[in-house]
Amino acid sequence: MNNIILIGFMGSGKTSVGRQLAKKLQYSFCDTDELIEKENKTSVRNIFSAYGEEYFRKLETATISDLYKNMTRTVLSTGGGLPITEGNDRLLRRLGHVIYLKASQETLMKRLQGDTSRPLLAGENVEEKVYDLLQQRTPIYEKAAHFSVSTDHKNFNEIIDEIIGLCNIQLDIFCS
Ligand SMILES: Nc1ncnc2c1ncn2[C@@H]1O[C@H](COP(=O)(O)OP(=O)(O)OP(=O)(O)O)[C@@H](O)[C@H]1O
Ligand SMILES: O=C(O)C1=C[C@@H](O)[C@@H](O)[C@H](O)C1
Ligand SMILES: [Mg+2]
Repeated sequence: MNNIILIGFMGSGKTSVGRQLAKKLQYSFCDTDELIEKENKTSVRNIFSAYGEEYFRKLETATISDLYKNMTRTVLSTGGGLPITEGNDRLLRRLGHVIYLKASQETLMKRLQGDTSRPLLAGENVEEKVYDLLQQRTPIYEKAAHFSVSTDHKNFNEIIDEIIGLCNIQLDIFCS
């Protein structure tokens, strides 16, 4: 269980917190969206528009199934919708400590302002879309996670230290 898995809504900070957390722990870092983009040589947005959401969800499940073989000392950031697919919560929990990065609607709206890379938030009524998805997904994130960390009004270092504390990881001061 020496891996850390970050789950949560789009804009909760999984990718940015995950990258910095891995650096601090001297762990490897992976992000499921980035792995899928690399493997398919195109963006998540293009995969959604060319093949649809269902196809993308299959790629997500295949990606985390593959990681089980040899993932160690790794921070894995996930796509915001990955825990929604049935069975993925179990796959994530067998990989390591699953941390739910929580954020309020207000915080998410600020962080996602002007974003064009997230297909589920494209077009009009972004606030309504975020509200509806957040209602649907919050109980799923809560059930999938071992621990939750609120990210509202916290900087990256505060969030990272909280995660390290929850996972009970001893930092080797000689390595940092
Ligand atoms: N605690 C924070 N304080 C300030 N800005 C933040 C914080 N967390 C994330 N952000 C900013 O919010 C934006 C979205 O963050 P990020 O891409 O890491 O989200 P994500 O959870 O990976 O989203 P997705 O599910 O779409 O991959 C980025 O611009 C990031 O810098
Ligand atoms: O919340 C979601 O469903 C998504 C989040 C992103 O990380 C990407 O995986 C994609 O834009 C879908
Ligand atoms: Mg991300």
